[in-house]
Formats: sequence, structure tokens, C-alpha cells
Amino acid sequence: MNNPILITGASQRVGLELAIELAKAGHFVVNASRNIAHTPEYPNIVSFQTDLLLAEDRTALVSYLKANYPGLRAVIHNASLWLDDGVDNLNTMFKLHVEAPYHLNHELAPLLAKSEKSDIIHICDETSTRGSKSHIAYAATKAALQNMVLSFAEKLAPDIRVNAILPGLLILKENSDEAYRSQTLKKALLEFEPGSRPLIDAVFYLLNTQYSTGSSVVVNGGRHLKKGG
Ligand SMILES: NC(=O)C1=CN([C@@H]2O[C@H](COP(=O)(O)OP(=O)(O)OC[C@H]3O[C@@H](n4cnc5c(N)ncnc54)[C@H](OP(=O)(O)O)[C@@H]3O)[C@@H](O)[C@H]2O)C=CC1
Ligand SMILES: Nc1nc2c(c(=O)[nH]1)N=C([C@H](O)[C@@H](O)CO)CN2
Repeated sequence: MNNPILITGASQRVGLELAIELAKAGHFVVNASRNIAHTPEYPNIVSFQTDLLLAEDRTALVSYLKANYPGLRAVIHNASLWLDDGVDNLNTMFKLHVEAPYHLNHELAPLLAKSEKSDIIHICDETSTRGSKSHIAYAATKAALQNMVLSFAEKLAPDIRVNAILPGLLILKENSDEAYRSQTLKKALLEFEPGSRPLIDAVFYLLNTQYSTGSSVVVNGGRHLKKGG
């Protein structure tokens, strides 16, 4: 068995579809999230139930990985909560988007270094380049996640490459109404809901390229150029 790819937050939506595509490509995938990934047709996807807001759960995840695998091919920090600016939400999203990736990168670097090629990928958000008046804390914590790519890329080179993916819209929430959907699509030059494919393609690019680290791959439909976007 090849060294697995750890994806945090692969129990649903983008992370789950990414896990399936990586499994189809022959990778062994470990999902770390509070709920398991229901993929009985893919035995090379396993789940380790963990709440990454809790230090003891992160420790249990690291212990599990060290006890069961000789190395790691990649770690993809996808777990996220898209919360509004409620009173406790900054702390919650800091824990998930910043604290968890920070500690997991430090603690899993030795396992990653055991692979001939190894990658860390931070799933960020293109709002980190321009802010978000409706999700200030979310954008700030995703910006911190993106900044850590620069530091870890330098610290872990040349054994481990560290890169960011900055999506714009991928998949709207299931309860999004038509007015919000229409308003959101118009914010980009490419006015459609792309689904998980742009992020999946960016992950495969980063896993296969030899000469990227400390970089960001933007997949936002040209939202940064849309006037009034
Ligand atoms: N959807 C979009 O349009 C966009 C998405 N992105 C980013 O892309 C990534 C995927 O997006 P999307 O699929 O929509 O994300 P979702 O919000 O649908 O899912 C996020 C995942 O994170 C996991 N998660 C949440 N809290 C915790 C926790 N405490 N411990 C462990 N895992 C947790 C969830 O699993 P569980 O509940 O089982 O724990 C879930 O699998 C995210 O990083 C997101 O910020 C960026 C821009 C746009
Ligand atoms: N963890 C999540 N992050 C984000 C989500 C989401 O559903 N979960 N959704 C968005 C929006 O689609 C936004 O890109 C457009 O309104 C952003 N981040």
C-alpha cells in the first residue's frame, strides 16, 4: 500500500468528492472529520473520527497515523466551518483553520518526510486577498492559513512542498435560495457554480508538479476582476 493521503473534512461535499477522485487514481485516503465518509465502494478510503477543535482528538489522530502507516504522501487541510461573525465564531474558526493545521503540520512532518514525494496543501479562500464584510472572522482565519503556507514551505523544504489553493465559489450551501445563488454567480466573470472540480484539478496539479512550494493556486472564476464583485 502506498503511503496514504490525509484529508481533513472529507465526510461531505468537496472533501468527499476529492477523496473519491484520489481513491479512483489509486491513492489510499484517510479522512479525518467528526462524521465518517460513507464510501463502501472505495475500500481505500478510511475514516478516523475526530473533532479537530479538540487538542486531544488531534493527538489521537497523530497517534493513529503513526501507529498504522510508515509514512504520509500528503496532508490536505480541507476541514472548515463557514460561520458568520457571531461572538464565539472567531475562536472556533481560528482553532479549525489555524491551530489544527499548525499543530498537525509540525507533528506529521516526520511521517511526510518518509515519502519520496510529499505535499501539504492548505485549502484557503480567495476572500483572504480582499476580505469579506459578511464573514470577517472566516476570511481572517483563512488568510492566516494561507500565510502559514509561506512559513511551512521554507521550514520544510526541500523534503516537503507546501502550497495553498484559493477557491472562489465551488458549491453553494444546499439551503441557498435562488436570489442568493443568482447574486453569487454574478460576482465572478465566469458566472456558473463549478462544483468541486476546480479544487480537485488543483490538488492533482500540486501533487504532480515538481517545482511549486510556497505558492497559491487561485480558482475563482475571475472574481478578482469583476467590477463591484
Ligand atoms: N463551498 C464553497 O463554495 C467554497 C469552499 N471553500 C473551502 O473549500 C473547502 C471545502 O468546502 P466545502 O466542501 O463547502 O466545506 P463544508 O463546510 O461543506 O465541509 C467542511 C468539512 O469540514 C469538516 N469539519 C467541520 N468541522 C470540523 C471539526 N471540528 N473537526 C473535523 N472536521 C470538521 C466537516 O466534516 P464533519 O462535519 O463531519 O466534521 C466537512 O467534511 C473548505 O475548506 C472551504 O472553506 C472555499 C471557497 C468556496
Ligand atoms: N467551509 C466552507 N467554506 C465555505 C463555504 C462552505 O460551504 N463551507 N461556502 C462558501 C461560499 O460558497 C462562498 O464561496 C460564496 O458565497 C465559502 N466558504
